[in-house]
Amino acid sequence: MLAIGSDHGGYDLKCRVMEHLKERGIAYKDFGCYDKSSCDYPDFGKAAARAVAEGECDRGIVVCTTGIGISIAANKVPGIRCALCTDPYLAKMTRLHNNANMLALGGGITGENLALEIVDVFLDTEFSQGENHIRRISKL
Ligand SMILES: O=C(CO)[C@H](O)[C@H](O)[C@H](O)COP(=O)(O)O
Repeated sequence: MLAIGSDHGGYDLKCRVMEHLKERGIAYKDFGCYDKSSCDYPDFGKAAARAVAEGECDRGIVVCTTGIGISIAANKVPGIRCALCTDPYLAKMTRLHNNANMLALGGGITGENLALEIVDVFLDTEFSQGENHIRRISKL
C-alpha cells in the first residue's frame, strides 16, 4: 500500500500519479488534499509520512509545486527518508543507496510523463542492501 499526499500545487500531478498506480494495479491511500483549494503542504506531507513510519503503508509519494516543502515536511517524521527526484536516475540512486521510503515530486517542475517514469523507477528499484549503505542510513 502506498501513501499519497499533495497540496494544491501538486494536486493535478498527484491525480495523474494515482491514475497510473491504478493502471499498474498498485494499491494506494490518498491522505489529501482532495481539491485545488489553497492548503498547507505540511498537513498532507506529514499525514502520508506518518502512515509510512507507522507501517500502515510501505512507501509514499508526495507532491507540491516544487516538491521542496512537502519533502521537508515528510522528512520531519522520524523514520522517513523522503527524496525529491527530478529524474529517473535520482529515483534509482535513492532507492539503491538511501533506501528512500518516500518520493517527492514537483508538480510545477516535472512534466507528467517524466514524473511517471520517476514513479516507476522508484517503485521498481530495490535497496542494494550494501553494508556501506546500511551503515550510512543508520547514521541518519
Ligand atoms: O511548492 C510548495 C512548497 O515548497 C507549495 O506547493 C506551494 O507552491 C507554496 O507553498 C506556495 O503556495 P501558494 O499557492 O502561493 O499559497
